Amino acid sequence: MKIAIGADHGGYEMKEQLKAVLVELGHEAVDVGCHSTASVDYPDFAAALSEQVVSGSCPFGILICGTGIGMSIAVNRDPKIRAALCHDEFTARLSREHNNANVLCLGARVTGPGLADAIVRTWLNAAFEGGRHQIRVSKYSN
Ligand SMILES: O=C(CO)[C@H](O)[C@H](O)[C@H](O)COP(=O)(O)O
Repeated sequence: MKIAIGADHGGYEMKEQLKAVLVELGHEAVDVGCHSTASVDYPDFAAALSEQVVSGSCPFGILICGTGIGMSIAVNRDPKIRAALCHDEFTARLSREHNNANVLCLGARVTGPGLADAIVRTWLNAAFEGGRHQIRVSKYSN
């Protein structure tokens, strides 16, 4: 599966780490930047990733900034995006099962590399349950 991944300078190193996880799991990582730890503006990368997901080119995306907050606020402006900022495996799983999240946001200055690895694996392994959750998700998402 093609999975878009993007970060600002605060998330660059974690993006590189997680790209390797995606490849290990058999996915294609579509890297929308940034490409170094030089200071950049996170909304630019949120927009680039949103384009990949909204166009259907990548069904899922992962965004990383310092806290994950800026990325999640920016990318959730599109009604086709359901981005979840997750700090643990439980919320990562539920963001798929109940919210049908199509973008996972992480804070590299909040979440350590081992936990981020586990969150990504859990998130990709979980499936939307539909049913009553579909009714609810349809009330705020296209
Ligand atoms: O956490 C963030 C916004 O929610 C962003 O990741 C930025 O990484 C953060 O604001 C960057 O701060 P910096 O002092 O410019 O490195």
